Amino acid sequence: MEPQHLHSFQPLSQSGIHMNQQQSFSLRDSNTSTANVDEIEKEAKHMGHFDPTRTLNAQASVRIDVKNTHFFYGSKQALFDVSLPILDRQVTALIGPSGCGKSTFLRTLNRMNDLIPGSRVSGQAVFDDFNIYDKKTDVVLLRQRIGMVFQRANPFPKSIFDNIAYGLRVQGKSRKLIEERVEYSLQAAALWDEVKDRLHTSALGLSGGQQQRLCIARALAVQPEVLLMDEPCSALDPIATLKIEELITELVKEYTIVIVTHNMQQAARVSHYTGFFLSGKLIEYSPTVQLFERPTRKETEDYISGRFG
Ligand SMILES: Nc1ncnc2c1ncn2[C@@H]1O[C@H](COP(=O)(O)OP(=O)(O)OP(=O)(O)O)[C@@H](O)[C@H]1O
Repeated sequence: MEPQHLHSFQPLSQSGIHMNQQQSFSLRDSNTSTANVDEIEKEAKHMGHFDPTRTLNAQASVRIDVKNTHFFYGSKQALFDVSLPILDRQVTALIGPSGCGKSTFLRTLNRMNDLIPGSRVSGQAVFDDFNIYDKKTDVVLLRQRIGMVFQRANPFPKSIFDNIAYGLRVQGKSRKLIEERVEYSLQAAALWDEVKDRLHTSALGLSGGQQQRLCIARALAVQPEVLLMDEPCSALDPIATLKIEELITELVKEYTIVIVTHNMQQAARVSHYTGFFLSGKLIEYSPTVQLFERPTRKETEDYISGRFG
């Protein structure tokens, strides 16, 4: 299906689905105690409710133009003719039921699937003037420019400082630049104030949410242009999740973000554009608010209304 680039849509606040209701619903619907829910809602209020419709840019340029991507794990085809634009300094969410190919698609964008023996991709993902899938693409450089944050925080068993400095040392950067970049990255990942007095202690002593922000800082340290996030909040509690979501809304001012999420409320809270995948196919792609309020495909409607998945 040709992705639809839809430029006119109703503001979320004038629509049937209300972000704030969704946020409360998702929290109260979780296994969280009432006391915790109150605390979380206080925190959410303090942060302000996210509203990506305010920062949606209908004229954003295409940062990665994905065209006709097919992907195979050996003889098993996992992606079928996927085409969609990843827009510059916007958050693109990828949603869909388990096994529909979201993570596979995300990993094609920085060639993480190369590590899987027997995997094969065809099509194009045009980034600047080259095709990401091209055998000639320098994947080390590509992964610096298109960084990745995984489902579970995976800090190295090293100090907080060394975690961030790692990639920079590999690049042979000077000590002074490394120190500056460590502080910048931790600031950008909203972690600096919490760790500045213990930079040389083990990263493994941080909480789960802090570890995930550390991994985001580590990805930012090598100055990527695009950040891929594969269910970055799935192992986090609701407060840590809100912090990451708030961070995403800040980071997107400077970075292009693609996030895989199981959580439709999260997609609605943080993303500007959403792609809905089913059985390896991109069924629908449009501004998030439109996809949730006025899906054009029955499969999308069935999924977002909870009829399957
Ligand atoms: N390394 C692999 N080898 C073979 N098949 C795989 C591999 N990784 C994923 N698959 C298969 O590819 C399909 C897409 O998987 P993928 O992980 O991309 O889906 P997903 O939508 O991200 O799922 P989930 O939400 O459960 O993480 C599934 O059928 C899955 O079993």
